[in-house]
Amino acid sequence: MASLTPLLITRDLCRSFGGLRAVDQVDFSLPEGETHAIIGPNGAGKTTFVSLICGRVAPTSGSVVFDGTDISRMPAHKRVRAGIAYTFQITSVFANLSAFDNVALAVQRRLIDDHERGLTSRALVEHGMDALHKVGLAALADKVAGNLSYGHQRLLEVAMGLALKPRLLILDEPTQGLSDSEIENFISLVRQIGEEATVLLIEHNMDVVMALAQRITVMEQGRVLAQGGPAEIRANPAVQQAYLGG
Ligand SMILES: Nc1ncnc2c1ncn2[C@@H]1O[C@H](COP(=O)(O)OP(=O)(O)OP(=O)(O)O)[C@@H](O)[C@H]1O
Repeated sequence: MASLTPLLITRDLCRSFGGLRAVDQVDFSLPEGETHAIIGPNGAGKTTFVSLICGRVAPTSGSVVFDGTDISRMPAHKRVRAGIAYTFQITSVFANLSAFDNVALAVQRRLIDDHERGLTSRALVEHGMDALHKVGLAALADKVAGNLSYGHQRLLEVAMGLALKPRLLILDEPTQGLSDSEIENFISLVRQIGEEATVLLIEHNMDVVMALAQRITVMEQGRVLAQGGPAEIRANPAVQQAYLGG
């Protein structure tokens, strides 16, 4: 059940690069438990917006509030500890380590942060394999991550995010590079994740968006063009003109 207090709020959030307003006065509110998609044409500001939320990019002005705390100036690693995990378009797996070792690093970080001392290797294996199972990569646990297909590396990143047991999981174009059958599995995976965490998803594949999102935000030129449920967004004339090619 989504609670009434939003987990995440942005107020008048702005980020400029030189003269370009990549994110421009965005007011946004995400209730806990929601799976929310951000769509919009290339260069609309989607990645910059989620980068402001997870702390990879600092705002020019405005604020980000997570679980009632203003995190606008909090460094990215502290936001991870606060419960915000993310995967980005460019994979950031450790290419020389095995798939398992990649998730084990994330598990270790969480358990140490939780002050769970005396972390046993058995607990590490259990938690790590659990995350790999969820994304369907358990059979590839021993494979060197850099040798996995691009799509599998993306899934491994999702597993690393899941291993952090986040309250908010941000996924930036997670289905890019996945085959049709992998996309089907991915939809089930995100549904499952959505039972436990709030999900913010940047996605170009509209079938994935419509299958998963409870609400959708459409961005254009750094601004919010429209927001609503899937049916509402599909029917919105401005959205159709700007994005859906209708
Ligand atoms: N570090 C940066 N320096 C300069 N300009 C940037 C930087 N990051 C983003 N931009 C510019 O800001 C605008 C928004 O980019 P952003 O990547 O946020 O868009 P997007 O909606 O995620 O696009 P895509 O769907 O192609 O990923 C673009 O014009 C981009 O060129």
